[in-house]
Amino acid sequence: MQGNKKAALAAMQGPRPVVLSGPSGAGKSTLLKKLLKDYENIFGFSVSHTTRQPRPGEVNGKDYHFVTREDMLKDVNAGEFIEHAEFSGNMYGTSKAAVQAVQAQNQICVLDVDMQGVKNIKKTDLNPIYISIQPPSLEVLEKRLRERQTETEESLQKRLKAARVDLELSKEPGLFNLIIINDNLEVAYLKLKEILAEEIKKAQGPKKS
Ligand SMILES: Nc1nc2c(ncn2[C@@H]2O[C@H](COP(=O)(O)OP(=O)(O)O)[C@@H](O)[C@H]2O)c(=O)[nH]1
Ligand SMILES: Nc1ncnc2c1ncn2[C@@H]1O[C@H](COP(=O)(O)OP(=O)(O)O)[C@@H](O)[C@H]1O
Repeated sequence: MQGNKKAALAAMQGPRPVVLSGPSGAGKSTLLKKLLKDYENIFGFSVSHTTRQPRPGEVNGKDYHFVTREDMLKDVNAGEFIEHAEFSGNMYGTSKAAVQAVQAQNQICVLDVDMQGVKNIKKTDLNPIYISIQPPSLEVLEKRLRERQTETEESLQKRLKAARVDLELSKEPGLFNLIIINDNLEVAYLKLKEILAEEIKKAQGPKKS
């Protein structure tokens, strides 16, 4: 009975945002891009701000808002961010406008944030589903990061160091609703779709007969 009430309440509340986290190189962007492509009207990406340099192929305003530290600090101090963090020598953050832009389209907002982001979002009233994407091992993670060819040796080492901390912290009970080990990409993607099935159904609305 209690379970039924809880389910009914959840259905009334509409779809929840989704937070994807996990070490750099675990496969968050790859999984996210598949999800956004397969369900383009259902999910919308919260475009973060960052002070890091764009990678080849990254589009300003789509992958990130690429900004200077000076501009970002100004906006952070003006209270325009839900959360922000320093990662591997650069600033990253979720602006209120980024989340509002997705919600204005009636889409489920998907955020890609680091562990500090997870902890800070927990203090807000966003109430998302928290999912950690993890590599099968640190060795595989290093191989994938090297093969991605986006990092210098220095930034790669910083990311690996952060990955070790991330994997330790993610063991905290209750921090994530689900941990997905991204070994085989298709299997990981199926698990992601499975946990989001309820939210997808809510967003699709009642089926017309
Ligand atoms: N806290 C926080 N972390 C973010 C945000 N945007 C991206 N990140 C995280 O910053 C880290 C580095 O991202 P990026 O430079 O794109 O490298 P990648 O994860 O290796 O592709 C990742 O852990 C992201 O999840 C944000 O808005 N807030
Ligand atoms: N399951 C997988 N098997 C093999 N390579 C993968 C898998 N998932 C992602 N990759 C590759 O690993 C690299 C890191 O993935 P990416 O999505 O950029 O990670 P993140 O966004 O978490 O930093 C990319 O080059 C991507 O193509």
